[in-house]
Amino acid sequence: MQGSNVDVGHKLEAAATRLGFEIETVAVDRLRLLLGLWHRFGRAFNLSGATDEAGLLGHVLEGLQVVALARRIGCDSAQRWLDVGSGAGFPGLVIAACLEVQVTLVEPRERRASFLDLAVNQIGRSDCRVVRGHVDGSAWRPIKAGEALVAGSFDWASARAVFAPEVWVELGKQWVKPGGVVVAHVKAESGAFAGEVARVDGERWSIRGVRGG
Ligand SMILES: C[S@@+](CC[C@H](N)C(=O)[O-])C[C@H]1O[C@@H](n2cnc3c(N)ncnc32)[C@H](O)[C@@H]1O
Repeated sequence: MQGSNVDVGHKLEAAATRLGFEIETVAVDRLRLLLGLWHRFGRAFNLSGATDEAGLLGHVLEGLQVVALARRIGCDSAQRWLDVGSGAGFPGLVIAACLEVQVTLVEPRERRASFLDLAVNQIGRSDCRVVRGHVDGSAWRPIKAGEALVAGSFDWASARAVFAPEVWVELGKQWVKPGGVVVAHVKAESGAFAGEVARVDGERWSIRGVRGG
């Protein structure tokens, strides 16, 4: 990465403060490590458009909005978080770096899933897992036989840039337990969803938490 580690750390801490929470040192260290991995492996693993520091940091800061939302609503280490279509790991890897919830990252594409596996191990989150396949309504279509994923068994569910937000909120409700939270990424000016319990607004994106039935 171009910027110094100190600069990146300060940017992450300042962003968290703006979002209303204090980011732990371990989370800053994990995010620094991830930024290095995205920068180093972005092209080789065909991860996402952004491989420069500013672009990657932008994705991470949007991920911190999700972290802020979860901390505002309340989450703990016994909870399970589903991130559908993780791609390069947004927001799934940012969640795994910052929150002690058990994250399941779903990604059908082989190279992206391999990167996610590598990244989860590098940040020391062996309690998180990566599965390859497609979420199709409440059905799970695994690529590798034997990798199970059960609808209605998660406390949290996120999916960024995979489905239209309205579609995702309805779909995500099938994947969380009663009272679980579906996290939706919408344009800043979008209206509220029925059942919305919290929101964290950024300049371009607004992160919403919608309670499942
Ligand atoms: C546009 S990318 C977004 C990746 C990441 N969430 C982000 O915001 O950078 C969409 C990702 O979702 C995956 N995907 C598409 N349809 C899916 C489905 N039905 N179930 C799981 N993953 C899916 C794709 O392979 C791709 O990596």
